[in-house]
Amino acid sequence: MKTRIALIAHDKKKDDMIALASQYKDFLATCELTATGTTGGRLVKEVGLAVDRKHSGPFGGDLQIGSMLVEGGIDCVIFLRDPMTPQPHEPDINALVRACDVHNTPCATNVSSAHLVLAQLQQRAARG
Ligand SMILES: O=C(CO)COP(=O)(O)O
Repeated sequence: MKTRIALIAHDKKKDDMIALASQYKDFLATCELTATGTTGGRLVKEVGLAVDRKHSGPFGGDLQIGSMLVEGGIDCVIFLRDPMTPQPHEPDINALVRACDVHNTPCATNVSSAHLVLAQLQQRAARG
């Protein structure tokens, strides 16, 4: 079964997400990817990945991904949050991260932890 990964980035972290996804592009292309609207749009356009795009974060995208996760449809979340900018949908963000904790789903919220998680998943996929 393909690894199901959610990719989400706040505006000031979107360039980091594009760089990260470009670095792991070959591996990510073998995965089933879901993203919030704007992040997904950039991943499609700038990295060339196939992504199932949900609503934009402030319009419920984090909640849609949280719901998928609760239903068992997401294996790992890469969520590059911006800790320096208040977000109008903070409760949705907290709900998604909480759902990851409740369901013991890996959730990388910064670039270094995203590297660790993606490198590990990539290695695991290579071993078969
Ligand atoms: O706000 C977000 C996550 O909380 C991200 O949403 P977008 O990818 O639509 O910008």
